[in-house]
Amino acid sequence: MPGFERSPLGLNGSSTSASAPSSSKASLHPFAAVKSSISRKKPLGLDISRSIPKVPAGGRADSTPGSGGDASSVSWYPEADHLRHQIELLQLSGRSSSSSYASGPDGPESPPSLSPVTVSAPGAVTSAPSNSATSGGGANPTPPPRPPRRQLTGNSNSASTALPGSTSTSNLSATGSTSSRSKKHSTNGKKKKHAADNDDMVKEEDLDVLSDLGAGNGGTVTKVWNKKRKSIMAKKLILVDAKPAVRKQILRELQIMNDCASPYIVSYYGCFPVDVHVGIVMEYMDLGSLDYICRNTGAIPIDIVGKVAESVLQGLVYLYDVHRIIHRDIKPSNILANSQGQIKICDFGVSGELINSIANTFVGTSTYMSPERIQGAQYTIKSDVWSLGISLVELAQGRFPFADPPDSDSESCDGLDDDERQPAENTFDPDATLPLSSQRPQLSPTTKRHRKRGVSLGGGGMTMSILDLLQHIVNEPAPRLVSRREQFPDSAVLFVDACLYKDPAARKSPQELLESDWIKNSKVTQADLRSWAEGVAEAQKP
Ligand SMILES: Nc1ncnc2c1ncn2[C@@H]1O[C@H](COP(=O)(O)OP(=O)(O)OP(=O)(O)O)[C@@H](O)[C@H]1O
Repeated sequence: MPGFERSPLGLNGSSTSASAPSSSKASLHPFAAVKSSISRKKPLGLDISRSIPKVPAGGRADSTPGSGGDASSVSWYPEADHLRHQIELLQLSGRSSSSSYASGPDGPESPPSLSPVTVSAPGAVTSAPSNSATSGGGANPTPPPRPPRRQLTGNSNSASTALPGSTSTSNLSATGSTSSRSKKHSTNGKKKKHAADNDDMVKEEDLDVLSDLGAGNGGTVTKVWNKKRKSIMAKKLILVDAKPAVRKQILRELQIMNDCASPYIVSYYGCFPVDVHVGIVMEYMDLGSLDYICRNTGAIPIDIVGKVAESVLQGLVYLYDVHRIIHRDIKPSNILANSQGQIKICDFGVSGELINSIANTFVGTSTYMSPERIQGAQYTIKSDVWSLGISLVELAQGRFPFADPPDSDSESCDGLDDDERQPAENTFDPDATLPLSSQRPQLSPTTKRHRKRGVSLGGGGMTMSILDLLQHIVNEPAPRLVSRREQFPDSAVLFVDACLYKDPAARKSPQELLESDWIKNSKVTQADLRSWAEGVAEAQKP
């Protein structure tokens, strides 16, 4: 969008947390690399990458006309430079290679120490989830034996992760800080190489492609049969524009995922180079992503959404407490489910070199991005909490909170165009999640024929660009879990409110949210989750 080049966003929202330039959210996870996260189901158009403010250290990002700041003190530079700068700041290039360890729960000043954590999943299930590749495509797989965890040594603290349904407990040690992890990368090169060459890691030649599972902005995902392990897995191919040496480094960094063992994280089985791509093999989740489920079966029952919230929070806490990783891309398409009723997150930020390699091709942004991130503040785990809040509203309402109502032409959670929608949606509540102040009558109605895809805040066939949306996220009250069609429990409404405070300091942390009434008083058992999942599986049958 050339018109936006070198011009500020002009966002002057209420968040006061912007304190440092930040890396682009969208490029900071290993799987969804190139364009990252304007999802294929989300509006296209804005290249925010070219309009991110360069903020002096400690300064605010909102010194733009209309914000009360000094516009002349803010310069603007392209996203690629911005990312490089950020990567330097985060010590991600060269000396240090891990991407997501720099920010604490409330910002970069948080202590890097690692607290031992024991993770146990609620509601035991009969098979170990990390091995839960389920049948599909006519095959009858046995769960793949999980490769033994690579033991990281050194100054690590240990954490034990009890997998539900598994009699064994896998002990895993993780490094406690960016620097210690980085040091390992530089000093333990031989060990890493050995790990990469380890027979336990899945190799490309072991895999036969069964079918396509989906495609994101950064790559394609296929369902594969692992001949050696006799099980189904998922393979993601990411286009990486980098020299072979750098690609090797990326692969080494991605091995970090092999250390992740949580019932709330999609298991990782290996990675390898494929021409100009990096292939990542992971656990196959047979129901697919929650956005896929939502598109197929409509809104998810609010009690199940509560379990989704709990699973995502447990996953975030695990990633942060054990591995010092901030996810950075929470959204329904990165939350996967299987027919055992397990819900897990994938696509978290790991590889700094991968971030480096994709920086030049980054062109997107995410509609799940928090106000402070839009304003250029440092990414923290609270930004993940915002994204979770938006995702929960979307899943419970069956539509993206900022999406067009059915009488317009952009997409909601069901992904259907107007003429594809069923009459049942006539009862659609056009702006239930949005405050009245969010209605924007000044936006010109446009005809369907000429209108580009966008998002509507107020209904009435008005669309807004991504830029408008980002301004809305920053300047207007956050969506709420309210609807004229359905009465959601107060505890759920309060939970979502706590996720969507504009000020990240007021927003609750994952740990605090896990203690909330909605989560603690949930009556949903693992058996309930499984029967919901079975219903979804049934609905997905052709
Ligand atoms: N491990 C998996 N098991 C089963 N299906 C998967 C798995 N990983 C991804 N998928 C499916 O593939 C689709 C594409 O995933 P991908 O991560 O490439 O993109 P995305 O997350 O949808 O979008 P974006 O690139 O914007 O992040 C997902 O929406 C999901 O339905």
